[in-house]
Amino acid sequence: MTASRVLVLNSGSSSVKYQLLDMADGSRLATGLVERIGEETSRLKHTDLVSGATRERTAPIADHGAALKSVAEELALDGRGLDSPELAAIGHRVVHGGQTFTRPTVIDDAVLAEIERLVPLAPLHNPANLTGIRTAQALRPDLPQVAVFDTAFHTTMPESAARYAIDVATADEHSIRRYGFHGTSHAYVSRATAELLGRAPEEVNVIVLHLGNGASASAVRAGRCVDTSMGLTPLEGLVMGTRSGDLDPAVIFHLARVGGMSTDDVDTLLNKRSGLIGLCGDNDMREIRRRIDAGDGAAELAFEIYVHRLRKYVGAYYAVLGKVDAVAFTAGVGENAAEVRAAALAGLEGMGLAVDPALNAVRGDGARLISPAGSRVAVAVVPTDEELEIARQAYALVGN
Ligand SMILES: Nc1ncnc2c1ncn2[C@@H]1O[C@H](COP(=O)(O)OP(=O)(O)O)[C@@H](O)[C@H]1O
Ligand SMILES: CC(=O)OP(=O)(O)O
Ligand SMILES: [Mg+2]
Repeated sequence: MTASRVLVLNSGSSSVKYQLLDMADGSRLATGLVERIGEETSRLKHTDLVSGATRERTAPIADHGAALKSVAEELALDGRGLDSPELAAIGHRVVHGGQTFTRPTVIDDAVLAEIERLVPLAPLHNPANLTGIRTAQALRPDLPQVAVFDTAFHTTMPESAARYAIDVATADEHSIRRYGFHGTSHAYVSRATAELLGRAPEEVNVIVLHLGNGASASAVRAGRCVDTSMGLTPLEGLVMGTRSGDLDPAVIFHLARVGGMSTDDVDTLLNKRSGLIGLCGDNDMREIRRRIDAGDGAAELAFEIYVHRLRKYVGAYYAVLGKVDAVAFTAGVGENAAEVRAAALAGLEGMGLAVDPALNAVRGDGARLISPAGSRVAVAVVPTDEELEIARQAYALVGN
C-alpha cells in the first residue's frame, strides 16, 4: 500500500483546525476544530467527511498537546488513527519562520531549535506550533513532519518594503523587519486568481485581500510577493477582528506615560481589544451588518473605519504594482461579506476597478469574477484553502 494521506494541523493561539487529506486523489477524509484550548469550556468538533458523521465534545483541553491527542482519538474512531500505514506525513502551519525558512521544511532537531529561537517574534503562535509538532512526533516518531511557514511567501519582498525606517544596527540586532503572515493563503489565492483568468501566475499582478479574523493585504507581481501589510508581527496593517492594525507608534508611549499602562496591558489592548471589537463590541462581520441594518451608529462607524483602511491599501498596492490585473477577496469576510467588497472598491472606476452588484450578490463556493464584463482590472472572490496548500507542499516534499 502506498502512503498518500496527509494530516494538516493549523494551530492558532487558542485553537487547532485540522484536516486529513488523501493526496492520491485530493479528497478530504476528515476535518475538525478544537477551540478555547486552555479554558474550562474547550470544544472539539469533528467531521468524518466520508460518512458525514459529526461528533462534538466539550471538556477542558489544557494545551495544544492534549488537543492533538484528542484529535488522534477522533480519527481513530473513524478507523483512520495516527497509526495508519496510509499516512505519509503530518503538515504543520508554523506562523513565524523569520528570515531562515523560505520554503516548506522537514522538521528535525535543528529546525525545532530555530522555530523555538523565533518564539519572541510570535509569542502567541510559535509555542502552540511547537507543542503540536512535539506531540505529533511522540505519537508517530517514524513519520515525516513538515513545517509550512506563514512568512515564507513574503521572503521575496525587496528591502525597500521589508525594512522599517529605523536605526539599521538596532533593527538588525533585534531582527526587526517586516515579515508578513498568511503567506500560504496569499500564495494559494494569487495562483488560483491567475488560473481563474486563464493565465500563468508569472503573467499577472494581483492584489490579494485576506480578510479573516486576522486580515492582511499583499501585492503579488508575477507570482512573487513584493509587499504585504503585516509586519514584524501580525498586528500591523488592516483593521482586524480584534487587532488595531496601523497606528502611530507614539500611541503606545502615550498609553504608558499618561495612561499608566504596562507593556503587557498595551499588547493586550492592541491585539485583543481593538479592531472591530474595540470599535463596536463585535468582531464578527455578520453581527456588525445585522446591527447596521438595525440602525446602530457604532457598528456603522466600525464598518467605515474597516473599509477606509482597506481602500488605502488597495490604492497603495496599485501604486506599488503599477499595473494590476486582479484584486482578489478571500477568507471569512472576503468570501462572504458582499457589502465589504462593494464598499472597499466604490468610486474607483477611474482606476479600472468596479464591482458588478448582481455578480457580487451571488453566493457560491468556487472562485468567481464579480467585476463587470470588460473591466480593465478583474475583481474576484477566491476561496482560500490553507490546509490543502499545506498538504500539497508537505506531500511534494516527502510523498513517494
Ligand atoms: N457569512 C458571513 N458574512 C460575513 N462575514 C462572515 C461570514 N462568515 C464568516 N464571516 C467573517 O469571517 C470571520 C472568520 O474568518 P476566517 O477566515 O474563518 O478567520 P480565521 O481563520 O482568522 O479564524 C468571522 O469572524 C466573520 O467576521
Ligand atoms: C498570523 C495570523 O494573523 O493568523 P490568524 O489570522 O490565523 O490569526
Ligand atoms: Mg485564518
